[in-house]
Amino acid sequence: MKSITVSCPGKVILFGEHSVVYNRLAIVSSLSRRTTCKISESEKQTSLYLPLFEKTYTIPTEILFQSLNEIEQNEDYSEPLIKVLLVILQSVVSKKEFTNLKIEINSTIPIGSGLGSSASFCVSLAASLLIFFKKIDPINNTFTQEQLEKINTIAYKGENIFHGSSSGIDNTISTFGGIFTYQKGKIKPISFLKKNIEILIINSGIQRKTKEKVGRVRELYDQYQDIMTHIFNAMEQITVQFISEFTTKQTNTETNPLDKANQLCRICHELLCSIDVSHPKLDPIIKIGQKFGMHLKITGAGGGGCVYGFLLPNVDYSELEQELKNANLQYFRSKLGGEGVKIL
Ligand SMILES: Nc1ncnc2c1ncn2[C@@H]1O[C@H](COP(=O)(O)OP(=O)(O)O)[C@@H](O)[C@H]1O
Ligand SMILES: C[C@@](O)(CCOP(=O)(O)O)CC(=O)O
Repeated sequence: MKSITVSCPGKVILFGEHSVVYNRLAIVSSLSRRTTCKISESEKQTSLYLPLFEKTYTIPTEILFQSLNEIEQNEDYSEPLIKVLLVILQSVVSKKEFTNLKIEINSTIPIGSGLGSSASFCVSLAASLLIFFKKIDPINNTFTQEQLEKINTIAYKGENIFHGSSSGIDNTISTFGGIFTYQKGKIKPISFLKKNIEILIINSGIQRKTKEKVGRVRELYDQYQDIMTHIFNAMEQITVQFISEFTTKQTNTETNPLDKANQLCRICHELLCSIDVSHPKLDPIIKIGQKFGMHLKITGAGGGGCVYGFLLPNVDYSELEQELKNANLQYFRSKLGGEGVKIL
């Protein structure tokens, strides 16, 4: 039986979440945590199986090819996941060409936590459908640039349903992988950060919806446009400063750019707090980091979710990790960069 499996990464926004929605420069890296989508032919109806939620949706073909307006009236199928499936599927294949499918999407990325689970959902689904219906034909399991762009464009349509109005940064990093700056849909790969930089990611365990946080920032922007403009500009300046710390020739060999990056995390986190995307549960986590000299910052939409900090080489973080364990917090280390979407 015909079947295809594709995987793609989650991401960490190092600097520039939220301000990127307002076209400011951001910097983002892929993570080792990934989402996989397996598609095979089905004799019966089309099903979407989500092991993480232990849930299977069975969806008749006529529903799959309804418009978004029509599906919104239908309580049984109006949730975002189904709308995302509809939009992505309809961008790939016509009703005439369609055959029933068994779709399974699984992930090691914490859901609703700022690490791009929704974008990787969209990218893995878009890529596997495009291959399954022979809309793209990767040679030796390798995507061309054009094929990646096609996957990204379709995934973005789904991500916009999850996020309301998405900058496109999450689906782009999940498609292309690596580390890059991102502004208005344009990416610039960064090579100088690939030197084994490691970060610590801590999950507060507070799940939230990106759409709500992006909406909250929009409210603030509409009320206090001048102030928000300054804050977004400052966030962009942090991205610029971060890049400059790693690219400018160091005169003082004692100064590690990672020390500066650590300080920039502190400033950026405070700016994110000022636009109301923190959560009371993050404060004690930030304090644990500070106790060991690590400034943690929100990554992604905030409102809970994950914070991250830079791990300095030759520093023992076992006490910090022990405190996180004592506080029952999930955490993991990750190197920056890594492969984008790939066929398994
Ligand atoms: N593997 C998955 N299985 C089921 N749903 C998923 C999966 N990955 C993402 N989602 C959907 O994405 C939503 C979270 O998206 P979002 O609020 O953008 O947070 P994140 O920062 O994780 O991308 C979840 O509520 C869920 O509907
Ligand atoms: C807040 C934002 O900048 C990033 C959202 O990331 P996440 O969905 O929390 O992983 C929104 C966007 O860029 O579309």
